[in-house]
Amino acid sequence: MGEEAPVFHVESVALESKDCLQNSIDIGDKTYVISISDDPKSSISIKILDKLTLTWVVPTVLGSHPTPTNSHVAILVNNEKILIIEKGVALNDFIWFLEVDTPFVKQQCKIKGAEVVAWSKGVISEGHTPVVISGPSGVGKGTLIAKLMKEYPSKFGFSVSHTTRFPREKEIDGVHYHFTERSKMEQEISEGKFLEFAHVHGNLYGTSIEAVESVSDQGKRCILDIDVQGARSVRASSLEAIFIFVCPPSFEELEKRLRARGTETEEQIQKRLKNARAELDQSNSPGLFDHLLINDDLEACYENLKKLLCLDDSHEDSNDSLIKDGKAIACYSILSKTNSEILLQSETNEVEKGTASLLSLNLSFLSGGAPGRTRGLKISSFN
Ligand SMILES: Nc1nc2c(ncn2[C@@H]2O[C@H](COP(=O)(O)OP(=O)(O)O)[C@@H](O)[C@H]2O)c(=O)[nH]1
Ligand SMILES: Nc1ncnc2c1ncn2[C@@H]1O[C@H](COP(=O)(O)OP(=O)(O)O)[C@@H](O)[C@H]1O
Repeated sequence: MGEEAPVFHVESVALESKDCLQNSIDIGDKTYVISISDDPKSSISIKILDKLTLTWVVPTVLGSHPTPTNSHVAILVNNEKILIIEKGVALNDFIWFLEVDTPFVKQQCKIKGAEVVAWSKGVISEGHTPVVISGPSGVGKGTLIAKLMKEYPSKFGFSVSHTTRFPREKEIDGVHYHFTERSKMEQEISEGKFLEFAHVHGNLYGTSIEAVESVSDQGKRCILDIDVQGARSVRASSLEAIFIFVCPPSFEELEKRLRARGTETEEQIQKRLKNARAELDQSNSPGLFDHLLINDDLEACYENLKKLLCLDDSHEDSNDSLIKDGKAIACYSILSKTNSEILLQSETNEVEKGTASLLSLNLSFLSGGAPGRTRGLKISSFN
């Protein structure tokens, strides 16, 4: 006696799922051929067939691509993007989108004058709203952030910026900053890898998209220590964030702290103090900062920062339990698709810890996308 099949509403159109090393998906007059090889040395290749002229185009592929694997399924989400479900990879790495006609791809096509497609990794966890902290040099931003990271190591992650300035004595490359050459950084900026960048105190500083996304991937709240120009750029970007400006109790105290830190030459101190006046003026720009914090007594200021960040609120994302053991191996095929929901069925009989026999993927709340991650994936599991 066979088991009764579950009843799902399947939309009659666009259920075009293929399961092999090479997938082809039709969108309008084009066929996108995606070949993912399990040879780690060979990369994922995309080819586009123009069905009207019967010519092949190899597009420029942007973004970090999925882990090579020997099996995957591809399905059309809408005319802008293709969903790729990888098999045999970790649960926190199995959902990918190949963007073929999103606003970002259209813009890149114009800039590059060529056919462009872009990868974006799907992220189940919503993460938490990032926190942008700005304020003049020497006000105590680094000190406050260090206290927060020390007290809540699993809640917060620091967005490690790139900079062309020289490292200070105790600074570690990749921890405090990615110390880099100007030409290399400018090249990466032109490749669209940066969320924002600014010239500060004579050097180039910038937040890479990867710096922010990698913190969110760990389910942590991202903290950005960036200047006022950077805060303005982030405000204008698609990244939702809380913006906090840290003020000194007085200009004299700021100068005292900057000198006492002993990390700058006199010339650099003068430059920082001059810029501090402009930054303090801009802290009141309408709509820029959500909160101003005065760092007079360090402990009192830190307590106020914690209040702003609602650190007593222990709300947990409902998706979090599903990705807690994100290393469990995913092996799902597509069971059905409607406009907003895709049902995935596990191919393994033994349901591994952290996986479920059926997953429902809700695509109604997608946000972000290339050049960063695709967020807002709601996932429910059924065993
Ligand atoms: N726009 C932008 N500013 C940054 C970034 N990283 C650091 N900054 C800012 O650059 C300024 C100088 O930083 P730093 O050289 O570490 O000196 P400090 O502020 O005196 O400790 C500070 O205002 C930082 O907030 C970044 O990625 N983007
Ligand atoms: N509330 C405070 N009172 C006195 N000194 C402080 C206070 N906050 C920070 N400092 C000191 O001021 C100096 C500058 O702080 P830092 O965190 O490096 O500033 P920023 O990251 O904003 O440039 C450091 O030596 C730090 O120990």
